[in-house]
Amino acid sequence: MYIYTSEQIKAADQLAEKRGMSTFSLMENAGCGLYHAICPYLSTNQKLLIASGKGNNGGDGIVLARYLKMAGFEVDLIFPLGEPKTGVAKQHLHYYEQCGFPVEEWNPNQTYDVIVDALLGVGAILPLQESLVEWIKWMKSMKATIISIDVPTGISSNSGVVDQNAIKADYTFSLHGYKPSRFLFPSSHFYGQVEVVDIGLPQKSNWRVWTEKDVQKSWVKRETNAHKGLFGTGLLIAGSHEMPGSAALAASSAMRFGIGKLTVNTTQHASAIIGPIVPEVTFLYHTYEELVRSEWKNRRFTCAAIGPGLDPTDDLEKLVTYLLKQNVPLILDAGAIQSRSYPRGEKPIILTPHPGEFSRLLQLSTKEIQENRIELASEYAVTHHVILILKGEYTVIAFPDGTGYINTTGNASLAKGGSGDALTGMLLASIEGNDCVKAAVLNAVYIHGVCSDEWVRKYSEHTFVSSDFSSLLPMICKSFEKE
Ligand SMILES: NC(=O)C1=CN([C@@H]2O[C@H](COP(=O)(O)OP(=O)(O)OC[C@H]3O[C@@H](n4cnc5c(N)ncnc54)[C@H](OP(=O)(O)O)[C@@H]3O)[C@@H](O)[C@H]2O)[C@@H](O)CC1
Ligand SMILES: Nc1ncnc2c1ncn2[C@@H]1O[C@H](COP(=O)(O)OP(=O)(O)O)[C@@H](O)[C@H]1O
Ligand SMILES: [K+]
Repeated sequence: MYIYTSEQIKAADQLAEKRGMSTFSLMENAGCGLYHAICPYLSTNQKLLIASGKGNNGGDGIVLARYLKMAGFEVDLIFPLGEPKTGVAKQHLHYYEQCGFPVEEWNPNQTYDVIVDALLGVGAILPLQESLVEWIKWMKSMKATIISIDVPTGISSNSGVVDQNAIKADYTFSLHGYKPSRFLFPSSHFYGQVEVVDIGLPQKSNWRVWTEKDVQKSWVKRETNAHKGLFGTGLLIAGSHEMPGSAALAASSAMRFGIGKLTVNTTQHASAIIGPIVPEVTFLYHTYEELVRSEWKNRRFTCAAIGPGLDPTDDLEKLVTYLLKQNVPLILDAGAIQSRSYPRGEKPIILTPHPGEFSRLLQLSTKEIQENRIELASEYAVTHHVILILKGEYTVIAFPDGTGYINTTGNASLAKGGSGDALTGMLLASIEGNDCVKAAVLNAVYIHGVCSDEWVRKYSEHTFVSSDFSSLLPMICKSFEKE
C-alpha cells in the first residue's frame, strides 16, 4: 500500500541493480506477477491484444505476452511505436521469440475483447506523440476491456495531469506500489480498478495508504477503571448566529468519538440549538477578546478546536494566535484556516482545509491543487510544522516529518454541508484518546469515511446528513474493537 513517484521507482531499480537484482529479473517478476494478477479477469475464449511501447513498460508487456501464450491464451503482441529500445526489453523480446512466439503487425480490422496497454509507464513525457494518438483512437473504438500496466498511457505518474487522448483503463495493475496520480485529479478517474503487483523490491516510502488493519492495530481500548479525565477536556470555539449547526455537529461527533469532556464557546442563540442535540456539553459565551484576555491555565482545557461556523476576522486571528501559544493540541478548521506562521511546539497543530480553502492559502487555483494534492500538502506540512488534512476524495494527510498518508474511505454522500464539522469533532476526540498523534488523526479521517461507506451500503448516497454520524459511530467503532 506504498506510494512511489517515478523518480523513487527509478532509484529503487538502480539500488536493486547495485545489490545484484538486475532490471531483467525485475521485469521477469513484473510480467509473471502481472500474469497471475490479470488471469482471474480473463478467459481462454477471449481474443487479447498486448500493445507494447519502446521502453520498459513495453518490456513488461512482452513478458506478460509470453506467460499468457504459454498458458494457452489467444494473444497478439504488437509494437505500435516501433520495436523496444531499452536493453532489457530487447532481451525479453529475444527470449520471447526464442520460445517460438511471434510479434504481430497492427491490423486495424482485427477485433479484440481485451487490450493490454503496455505503451507508456512511469517514463512517459506528456503530451502524447501524434503517432500514438491515432492508435489510441482506434483502441478506444474497439470497446474492449482495457487493462493498463503500471499507469494508464497518457496520464502523468507524479501529478494529476492528463493528456486529452489519455487511455481510460478498466483495470490498472501498478508495479511495486501506487503512483501518486492514482490519488490525484483528474488522473485518478483514468485508472479504473487498481491492484498493486509485487515485484520483489523492499517497500520503503514516506507515503502510503492508511488501511483497516492500521486502524485495528492502533485502536485504543479503554481500561476498566477509566475516568473522564483521561480522555481530554476540549474547548470547541464554533457556531454563530447564522451557523449554529456546525458547532452542534462538531460537538456531537466529538462526544460520540470518545472525548472526556467538552465545552463549547459560542453565542447564546447557538447554544439553545446545540444544547438539545448534545446535552453532554457545557457552554461558554465569551467574545474572542474575552477569551484572549482569560488565563488559559485556570481553564484546564487539554485540547482545542476552532473555526466551524465562524467567519475569519481580525479578532478571530488574535484568538488563534493566543491559542497557538497555549501548547495544547489545536485543530484549525473553516474560518480559522488562514495564512500565518506556526510555532514549533511539541503539541500537534492540525489544519483541515478543503481544496478551495487550500487554494486560498497557497494562492493557487483549485485545479493546480487537485493535480498536485500530495506534493503541495506535504510541502506545507513540512514548511509550517503542522499536520495538514487536505479534504475531499482521497483525503491527503501530511505530517511535518515529511511522511504522509492517503485515506481511501468515504464517498460522495459526504459532499454536503456539515461533513467537515463532524470531522473536526472526531479529530478533537481522537487526539485526546490516542497517544500516537499520527494514528489519532488517521483513524478519525478513516472512520469518518467509513460511516458514509456504511450508509451507502443500505441507503441512497443523496440522503446522508452529518447528524447521521452520531447514530453510525457506535456500530462502526465497535467493529474496530478487539475482543
Ligand atoms: N521498479 C519497477 O517498478 C519496475 C518497473 N518496470 C516498468 O518500467 C516502466 C518504466 O520504463 P521506462 O523508464 O523505460 O519508461 P516507459 O514508461 O516505458 O516510457 C519510456 C518510453 O516511452 C516513450 N515515450 C515517452 N513519452 C512519450 C510520448 N509522450 N509519446 C510517445 N512515446 C513516449 C519513450 O520514447 P523516447 O523518448 O525514448 O523516444 C520511451 O521509449 C514502468 O512503468 C514499469 O512498467 C519494470 O519492468 C522494471 C521494474
Ligand atoms: N466525494 C467525496 N469522497 C470522499 N469524501 C468526501 C467527498 N466529498 C466530501 N468528502 C469529505 O467530507 C468532508 C467535507 O468537508 P468540508 O468541505 O469542510 O464540509 P463542511 O465545511 O460543509 O463541513 C471532508 O472530510 C471530505 O473529505
Ligand atoms: K501503461
